[in-house]
Amino acid sequence: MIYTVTLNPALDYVIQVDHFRSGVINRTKTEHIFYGGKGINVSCILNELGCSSTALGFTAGFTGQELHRGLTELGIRTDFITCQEGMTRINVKMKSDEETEINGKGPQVTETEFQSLIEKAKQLSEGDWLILSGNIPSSMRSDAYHQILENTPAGVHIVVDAEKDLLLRVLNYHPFLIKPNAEELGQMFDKQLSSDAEIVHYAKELQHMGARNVLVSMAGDGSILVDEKQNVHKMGVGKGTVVNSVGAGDSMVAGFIAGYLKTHDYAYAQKMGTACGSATAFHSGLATYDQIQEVWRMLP
Ligand SMILES: Nc1ncnc2c1ncn2[C@@H]1O[C@H](COP(=O)(O)OP(=O)(O)O)[C@@H](O)[C@H]1O
Ligand SMILES: O=P(O)(O)OC[C@H]1O[C@](O)(COP(=O)(O)O)[C@@H](O)[C@@H]1O
Repeated sequence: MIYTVTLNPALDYVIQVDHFRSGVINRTKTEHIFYGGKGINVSCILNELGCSSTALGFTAGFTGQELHRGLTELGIRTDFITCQEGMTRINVKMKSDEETEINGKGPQVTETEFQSLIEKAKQLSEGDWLILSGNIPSSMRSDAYHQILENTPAGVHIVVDAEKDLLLRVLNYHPFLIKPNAEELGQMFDKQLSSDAEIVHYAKELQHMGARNVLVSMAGDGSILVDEKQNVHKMGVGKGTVVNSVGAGDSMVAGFIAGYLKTHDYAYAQKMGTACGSATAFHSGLATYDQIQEVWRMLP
């Protein structure tokens, strides 16, 4: 069974405004609501690819109820912990002459509520997959991922898609996959990475620190995978017009896992990750199965 963890899920309110100006009333040209938060995005793409998963995390208030309702309607199993204080956030993503995002704070998670999540982690079994994605909200203890993994039984495949210290702190749990983007990889070593050779070098550093497979995404430039046998795979992207790249990284993680589960082949997994990442970038919202297939067919 695959479990995704989203500590701070969201409703993503994606709007288009012609020539946004601050300090005056602006009107939207289009508006859509998507179910968001990185682990939720992973669950949604896995669902498109026919892999079932359970979305774990914290929700609250009427927005939390809507998230649960919408995901259930999509056929995604959820096992959220409902917080008593606050509400699931609404993240505003505004497309205008520039793209602007305002991400909410999210509910207050108490220690008791956090312990309920730990209890769920303890129930996982050998062979399960646990995907930890995204940042830890400021209202929560900064070692939340560490705590979850400390309580996860041995033999669970761990995937972590998080920034800097959050990721570095959990490498000793030997995650099966980590997926920093090139900028995040550079930040971990206080370097600006400008060549493939540098990316491979620092990806291998992360392997020395405990990671098994390191997939470094580079937006429109594709990705570099250093697999656990230290083979390096470089892959470009599908051709298309970028509409909205929110969730491209999460889509790539989902595609990689689905591809790996199907074939146990790393190059195939990277290609499936690429198809999902690019397909999401080429459409508004996350990609559908058909959109992923379309990109898949054009990849080498
Ligand atoms: N502009 C783009 N054109 C085509 N594919 C893209 C584009 N942006 C992202 N992708 C695909 O999605 C993957 C993940 O995107 P990236 O932006 O690097 O992730 P993140 O959202 O984690 O920063 C890329 O490796 C690529 O395969
Ligand atoms: O937890 P954060 O850092 O506030 O980010 C949450 C946002 O990230 C997303 O999961 C998208 O992430 P990516 O564009 O990095 O794939 C949105 O759905 C959500 O609004």
